[in-house]
Amino acid sequence: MDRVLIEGLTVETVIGVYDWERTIRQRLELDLELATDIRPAAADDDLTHTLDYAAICEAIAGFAAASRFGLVETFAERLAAHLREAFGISGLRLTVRKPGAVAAARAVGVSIERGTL
Ligand SMILES: Nc1nc2c(c(=O)[nH]1)N=C([C@H](O)[C@@H](O)CO)CN2
Repeated sequence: MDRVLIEGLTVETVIGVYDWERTIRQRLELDLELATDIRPAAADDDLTHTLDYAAICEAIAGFAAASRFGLVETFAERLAAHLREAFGISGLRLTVRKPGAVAAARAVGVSIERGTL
């Protein structure tokens, strides 16, 4: 299956399990691989026949702005379900990184695959 890619997307959200984290917004960095057949869009050179990565980035920013999860696991799982439902995505790989959460690490986070890639 072909994929539409989104790499290094940054969003701001309330995320974290500790009290001090509930009062601030922190940056998450996202990578996505979205399964789709790109041939119909390529054949007609038509954006409406593929997954619009700009529209998906906007949807992700809106989701993050409205969410207040504790765990990055929950953020990833709920975002994956939301994107699959909203855009009819058959399968995706989603990596969510939380830079700065652990001082000695460049980033920590999770990576999930849902559906058929
Ligand atoms: N597997 C996880 N471990 C931890 C998480 C998390 O979301 N998933 N979160 C924290 C804290 O919120 C941390 O990021 C604060 O620095 C700790 N471990």
